[in-house]
Amino acid sequence: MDILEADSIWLEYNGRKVLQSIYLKVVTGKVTGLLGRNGTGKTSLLRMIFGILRGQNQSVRINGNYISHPYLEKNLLRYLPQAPFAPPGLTVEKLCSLYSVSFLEMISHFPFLKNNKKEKLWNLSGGNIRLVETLLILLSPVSFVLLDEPFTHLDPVIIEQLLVVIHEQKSKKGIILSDHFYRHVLTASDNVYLIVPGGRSVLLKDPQENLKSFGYIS
Ligand SMILES: Nc1ncnc2c1ncn2[C@@H]1O[C@H](COP(=O)(O)OP(=O)(O)OP(=O)(O)O)[C@@H](O)[C@H]1O
Repeated sequence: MDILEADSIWLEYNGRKVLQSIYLKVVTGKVTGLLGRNGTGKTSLLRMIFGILRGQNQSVRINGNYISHPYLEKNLLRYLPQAPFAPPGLTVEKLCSLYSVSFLEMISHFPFLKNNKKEKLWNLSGGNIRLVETLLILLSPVSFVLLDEPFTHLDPVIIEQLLVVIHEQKSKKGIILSDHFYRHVLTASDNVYLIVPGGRSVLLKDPQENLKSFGYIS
């Protein structure tokens, strides 16, 4: 089992405090949910864990060892950002090879993508582009994946199937899952953190009840 911890995270933008007193832990074999209202700093936190955003302070550790730039470590972690990231002029087949993902595995979960093997990414529908990008990250041969809003743009049936893939993939990796479809996050997650105003992280003991008391849901 591998453990990823994000600790002592402190982030200010132009002197405005966004994150402070954050602790988050994810272990291989589990899904860790990350919730918070708009603008509480979830994306910033994921980017700091990945290592592409530096705050005033941060400690990201793997099995207790500090890692300064996690994204540079081979086979350690990958990050699904909110915005499109894959070169759209490449075919789905080529992208799979670039990310060391098996196209056959991809279509075993989503058979309708079979016809898109030789298609350039920009020829797919917006939802299917998002799905392929999500699968490139989720099926990657790494220990941890960070998913920022994987359910946005996807129709309900695809989301249901994606939840199955997330469940299957957690046997091989640790997954941080952040999305505003909070019910799906609760369903998929073994534990859930909420970022509350003031930039603190709270590990939820009774998610439904805690989400209400912190004003995340009414
Ligand atoms: N580069 C930046 N410069 C200044 N402020 C920023 C920058 N990036 C983000 N922010 C601000 O930091 C806060 C946290 O943003 P972030 O995108 O991390 O939140 P979030 O929880 O992911 O939001 P959402 O749920 O709306 O996607 C917001 O108030 C945002 O406006």
